[in-house]
Amino acid sequence: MLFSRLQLAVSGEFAKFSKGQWLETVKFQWRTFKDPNLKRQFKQLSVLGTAALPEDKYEKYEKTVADMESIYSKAKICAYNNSEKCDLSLEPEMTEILANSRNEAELKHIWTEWRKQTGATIRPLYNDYVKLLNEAARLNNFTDAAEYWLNSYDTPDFKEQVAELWKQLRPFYLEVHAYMRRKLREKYGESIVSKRGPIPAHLLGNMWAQTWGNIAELGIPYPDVKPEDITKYLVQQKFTPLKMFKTAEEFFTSINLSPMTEEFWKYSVIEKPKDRDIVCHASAWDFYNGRDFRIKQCTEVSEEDFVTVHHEMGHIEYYMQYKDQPFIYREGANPGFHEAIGDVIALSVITPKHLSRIGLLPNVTQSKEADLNYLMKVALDKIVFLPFGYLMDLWRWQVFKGTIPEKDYNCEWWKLRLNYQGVKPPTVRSEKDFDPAAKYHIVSSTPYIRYFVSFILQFQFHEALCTRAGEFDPNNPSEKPLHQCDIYQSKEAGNLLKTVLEMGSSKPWPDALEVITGQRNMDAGPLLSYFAPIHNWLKEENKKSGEYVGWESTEKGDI
Ligand SMILES: O=C(CCC(O)(O)[C@H](Cc1ccccc1)NC(=O)c1ccccc1)N[C@@H](Cc1ccccc1)C(=O)O
Ligand SMILES: [Zn+2]
Repeated sequence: MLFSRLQLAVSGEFAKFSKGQWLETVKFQWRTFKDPNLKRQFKQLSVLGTAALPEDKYEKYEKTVADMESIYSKAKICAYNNSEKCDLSLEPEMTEILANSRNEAELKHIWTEWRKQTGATIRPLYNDYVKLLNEAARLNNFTDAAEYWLNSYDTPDFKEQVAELWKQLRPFYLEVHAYMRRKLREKYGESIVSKRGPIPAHLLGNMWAQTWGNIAELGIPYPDVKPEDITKYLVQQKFTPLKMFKTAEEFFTSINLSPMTEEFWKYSVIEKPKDRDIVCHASAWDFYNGRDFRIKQCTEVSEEDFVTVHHEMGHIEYYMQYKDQPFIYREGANPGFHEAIGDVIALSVITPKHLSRIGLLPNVTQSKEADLNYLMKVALDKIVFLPFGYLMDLWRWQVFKGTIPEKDYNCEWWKLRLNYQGVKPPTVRSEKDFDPAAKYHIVSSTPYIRYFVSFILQFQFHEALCTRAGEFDPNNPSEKPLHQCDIYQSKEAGNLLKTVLEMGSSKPWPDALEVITGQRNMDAGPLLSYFAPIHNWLKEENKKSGEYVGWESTEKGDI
């Protein structure tokens, strides 16, 4: 517990410092300032955050979040059918089983035991946390914590914009959901996967059913043109976590972005330590001295973790590009920007063209079938994620506003999971459970709508950078399809991206978006055109098979 006492002491010190700074700024009538830059800096400085709490409540807040995160990070369960082996952690053991096991009973065991370890114990802490975070929000002149979190987008109709984007993308998600439900029914049988109901959440290759890429082989459109499994090649070529990081770094430098610093290689933690429990959820850290940037990731040699390495390194690149901005501007243009950078690079890296170019795949067969197989795999990670990325904060905004009372936390969670994702729990749930706490961002108080925003923006960025790299022509999209674009070694694309990264949060995010794409709003267009071939194929396929598109909310025999 020494570490957490240290952590509490440091955050207390930082809170005192930032409150001092804040008291300085509120002395000024900054709203009347003429200089837009000075006004913007004071506006951002005027939001103090949780440090606005009185010292005793601030410490209670920090301790509550630290305790929730500690329970989550230390939770272990016993293996299926082996009550002797009880040292399974979320990473790597449970994650690996959810990804690779096709034993329904084992999947149900892991899914349920994890929630047993992270639900009931965290639930009372969460209730305290909500009260304290709302109190902090009010001290910052927000009505509640939902408005405080939404302030990061500084966009009056932001919630409406997100709802509109989901409305445009939901029909595509329904086609993917219907198609995968049929494939899962063929695999596990109708007693487990019904014809017209929601999909049981434990069968989808991921602890939260947020991405389904790990069960891509169950839904591959043309199995005889089976794409190679990258993990197999990473292992075969004896990739280590370090080599995964070096390979990712080389992509960023190939487009004229910065190499990782000496401190980065010296201080990052890229493998799970054997001797102590750490928070394994990946993260990227800025030490605000222009040199010390670090990633903490319990990296396994797998395709999924190779993509995550790029995601985390995207954060580091952003840190490095805006390091000379005033302190208050060393952030993303909005939180969705920060989450999108690494994923944009990964959209080029995961193309068969790029993977074979760097020797991670044998030279690939170009064909319509191979293309559709690839697009299905990417859709299972990108389209599938959207409803989850949305509902996480739909639930929390309502909890912060009090529209979801404490007594209904779990029931309302599963209503959202049913309504947006069309998934259901494999075992009966009650208000003794607290399933939102099974997800890291809930226990660590990390907002989540940033990832929904990122998944829209990253396709707008991808289209713009691919155009700049000459890898895509918006006037002739069929000649070079966007999903085959690889911006590797394009300094033009990298320099365009760099201009936005250097800006940090010095300008409103529509200005930053306009620099890259020429547009000032989030737009589902590039995402829909990237996936158009597989979207059409799925509509045809579901019509041919007569699969019911959508799901019924109550099933015969279900509660
Ligand atoms: O959580 C992550 C990756 C970790 C992170 O890089 O977003 C990390 C989360 C975190 C960790 C500790 C404290 C706060 C947030 N975020 C950062 O490291 C970060 C956040 C803001 C600025 C710079 C870095 N991804 C999400 C969503 C996602 C993204 C991409 C693909 C799949 C899924 C998830 O796994 O559910
Ligand atoms: Zn991130």
